[in-house]
Amino acid sequence: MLEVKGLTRQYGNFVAVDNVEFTIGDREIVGLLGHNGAGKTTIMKMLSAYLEPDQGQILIGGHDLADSAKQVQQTLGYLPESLPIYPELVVADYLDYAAELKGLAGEQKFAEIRRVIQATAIQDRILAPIATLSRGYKQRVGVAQAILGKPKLLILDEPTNGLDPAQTAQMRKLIRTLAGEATVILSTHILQEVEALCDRVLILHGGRLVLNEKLDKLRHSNHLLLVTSLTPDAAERQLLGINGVTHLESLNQQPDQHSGYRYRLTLSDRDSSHLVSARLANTLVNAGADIYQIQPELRDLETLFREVSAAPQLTNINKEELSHAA
Ligand SMILES: Nc1ncnc2c1ncn2[C@@H]1O[C@H](COP(=O)(O)OP(=O)(O)OP(=O)(O)O)[C@@H](O)[C@H]1O
Repeated sequence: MLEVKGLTRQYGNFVAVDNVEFTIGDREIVGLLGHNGAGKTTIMKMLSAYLEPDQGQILIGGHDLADSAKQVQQTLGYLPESLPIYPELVVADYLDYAAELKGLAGEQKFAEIRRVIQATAIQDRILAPIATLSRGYKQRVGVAQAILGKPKLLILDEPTNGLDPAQTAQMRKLIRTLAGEATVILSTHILQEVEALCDRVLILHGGRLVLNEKLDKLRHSNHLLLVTSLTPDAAERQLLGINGVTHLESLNQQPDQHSGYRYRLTLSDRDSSHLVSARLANTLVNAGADIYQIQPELRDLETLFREVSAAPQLTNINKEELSHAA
């Protein structure tokens, strides 16, 4: 659905987006995550053809955005970070105007306006001037204009920005519903937003893409945690020879009072953790050791975000993650 190659944008001498590349498949919900100033809005604006890249290419549904910006713009839905909403217009007139910009006319236009009003639950405020709406309602009006014409690609810049917890929950529910019909890319600096909504996360740091990974894969690292009665010396001898184990780290030199020695094993391939766990159990049983625990080490997005945000260059983790990216 969306392919981005070598995307770069400078403001004067300052590089805001630096050689960013990613691909998003049909009906994925992808979160673009980064600190303030990481380059999220600049990317969103380029994806929606409101800003031209200095370098790089954006393909939407196979069409190059540079060749047909106006047509492609009509086929996507964009919720900008700051809504270009006209305060004096009433909601219905604003949606009518937005529908015409999307090339809708006649009965089809009215049917679409009715549909988006219902989808975003703004029926009771359609005759209100936009200036009188609460932040949550304004955001919903912004989403309503974005989904006019049933776009196959929705670009949502900080969709829950400024919403209270109840409005945030409503907005997330709405995004989930929309994602059934469209590919969604949303930007945020809220980690929980990504965890609650997204299939995949792209993390930006200083304009560079430092991570591109599916969330379920992200949670599984390529490490196993082991607690056993096997002493560190014996563990070095016995466990490093197991097929698929590349590194062994001893987490305590003395056994804990109520358990044994704790180890962290690095695997050559994280997808083989079940297989390696079975080999590990077998080896330990044959060595006559007690096994107290074998489990994959799970990571959370917050830890990972801290790691990649602390290191401007791609770390080993990032390189590994990127190589696993679908
Ligand atoms: N028009 C502009 N002129 C100069 N610098 C700009 C302009 N727009 C953005 N920048 C700079 O480019 C960098 C990226 O900005 P951008 O708005 O894309 O970040 P962001 O990740 O969306 O941040 P936020 O979460 O605060 O919205 C920032 O350092 C910002 O100050």
